[in-house]
Amino acid sequence: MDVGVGAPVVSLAGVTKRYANGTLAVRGVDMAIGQGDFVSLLGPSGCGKSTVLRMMAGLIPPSAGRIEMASGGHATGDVGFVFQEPTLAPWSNALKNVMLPLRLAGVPKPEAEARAAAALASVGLAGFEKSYPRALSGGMKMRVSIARALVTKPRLLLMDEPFAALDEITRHKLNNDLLTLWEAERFTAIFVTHSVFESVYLSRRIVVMAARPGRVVEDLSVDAPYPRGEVFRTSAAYAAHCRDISAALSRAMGE
Ligand SMILES: Nc1ncnc2c1ncn2[C@@H]1O[C@H](COP(=O)(O)OP(=O)(O)OP(=O)(O)O)[C@@H](O)[C@H]1O
Repeated sequence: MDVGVGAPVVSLAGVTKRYANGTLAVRGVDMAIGQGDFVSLLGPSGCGKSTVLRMMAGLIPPSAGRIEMASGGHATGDVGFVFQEPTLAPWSNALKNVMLPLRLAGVPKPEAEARAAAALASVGLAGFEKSYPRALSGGMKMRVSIARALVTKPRLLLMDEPFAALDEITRHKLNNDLLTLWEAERFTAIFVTHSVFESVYLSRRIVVMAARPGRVVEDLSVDAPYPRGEVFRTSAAYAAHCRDISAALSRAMGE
């Protein structure tokens, strides 16, 4: 499939973040993410991956530098966010959890229900609308969380280590399903991970970061076609990309 990348949806210029306690989380980050791309931010713990993502989401402001969104703001529906924890409301069923962003945006209930049901179906959870989070597995809860992030049809989907807590088989399945959704819905994906294997499997582009202070050290592309599947995961090309990205990560950790 054609995964050409368009004009930037988000760009950072000279972005620095110092937290109130004095920690310099990231310094001088320049990055532009093109429409339709799938980009991973990869780096050791503490290199500022989550900080960059939270600034892109508008959850925290930069201390210096500029962040520009193509839409000119963080309008509701333009950015979806998936955290490492599914962060579902335990007192609401799956459908109500997914409806929440629509209800907050003032979408009438019948329409919100229909759109939430469609979003649940798109992540393989048709039939689980009435299930409460406690009755769902970790992987299913993460699927609900992804449905909730996508129900508003955001242009940009930000994910902060969404699958880190899942077992490997579930993780592989969610990786595949995420790519299927990305190919179908054409949102721009920015994915934070510690995993070389996951970043290579998913991404067209991998931004490698180093710590103390957090900064971008390498920007690499994974030029393998989509759709990707088990054939790619077991290919020599995948292994070669993993070796290259591992080496880049080692350099980042050595710096
Ligand atoms: N709210 C905060 N207040 C103060 N310091 C913070 C805050 N959030 C993060 N930090 C610090 O900023 C630095 C970057 O943190 P961040 O969570 O962005 O890194 P990360 O690469 O996402 O790490 P991890 O992979 O462990 O999640 C770290 O030193 C962290 O301790």
